[in-house]
Amino acid sequence: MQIRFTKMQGAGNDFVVLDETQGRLGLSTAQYRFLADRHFGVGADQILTVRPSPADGIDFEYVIHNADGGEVEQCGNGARCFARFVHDKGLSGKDTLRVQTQSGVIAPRLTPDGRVTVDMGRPQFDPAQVPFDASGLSPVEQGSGQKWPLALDDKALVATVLIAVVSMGNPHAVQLVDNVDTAPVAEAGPLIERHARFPQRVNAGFLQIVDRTHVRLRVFERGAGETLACGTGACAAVSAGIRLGLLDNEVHVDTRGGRLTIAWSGADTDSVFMTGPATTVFEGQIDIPDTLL
Ligand SMILES: N[C@@H](CCC[C@H](N)C(=O)O)C(=O)O
Repeated sequence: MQIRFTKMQGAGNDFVVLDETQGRLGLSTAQYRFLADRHFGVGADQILTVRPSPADGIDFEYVIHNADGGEVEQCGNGARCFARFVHDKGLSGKDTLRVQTQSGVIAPRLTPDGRVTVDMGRPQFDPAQVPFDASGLSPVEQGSGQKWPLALDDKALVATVLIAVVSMGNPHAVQLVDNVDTAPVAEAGPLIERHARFPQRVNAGFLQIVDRTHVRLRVFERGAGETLACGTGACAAVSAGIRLGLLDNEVHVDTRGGRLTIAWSGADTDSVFMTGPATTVFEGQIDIPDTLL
């Protein structure tokens, strides 16, 4: 089967974008994995699929697959690329979209400076919502937030780290580090991602606070490994930092692939807003082996 695709990136988090507005491609998990493969396929951290409106008042459905082929609930950098894609392809003339994801409706808006701002919905800190199995653990209370002890025990690393757990529709574990450049992302990331206390696995964030309006962040993503940026990871890290009393309500997040700006009032009822770039890299077509069905 031959399919057309668009390669996009947002702060270096890269995507293969597929247009299913005229009909489903019906790809298998192995075929998504093939598209994401950097040696045999196109190469991407996630595959994003644009589908028609599933309901009144909703413009599109947005489906996300990680590089490992698994379907997931949410992707922030992808949401900005999604909005840029439907605008540039003439699929919608609206500046603000309402987009259905597996974890709810998000609202991306193209801004006059060429960036995209997304209403990412509300962060959730209740361990059961993440989900995080907190049984038998006592949290460290700080500000109006909590940090949970997580024991890592592996040949490569034995340590207990303190994590804030957050759901942005998808699960995040955020730990404070002195310096992201020397943080053990490659060693601790996979252990946290697959820790038994996270039954749906987790995205592991490493947050360095520079000052109350400026942080640096690296994220070892569930199903993709470390990426150059993670939009939901930035929303989770900043909202956790605000709850812990460490950050102001608008924060610049420097990732290895670029800067995101995250704003949240701190009220449980309010959405987190993420602003950042979204760029088309190239378009193409590729033969997907049917043997991967
Ligand atoms: N890169 C994304 C997040 C993609 C999904 C994530 N790996 C998960 O499994 O939850 C972002 O920008 O938010």
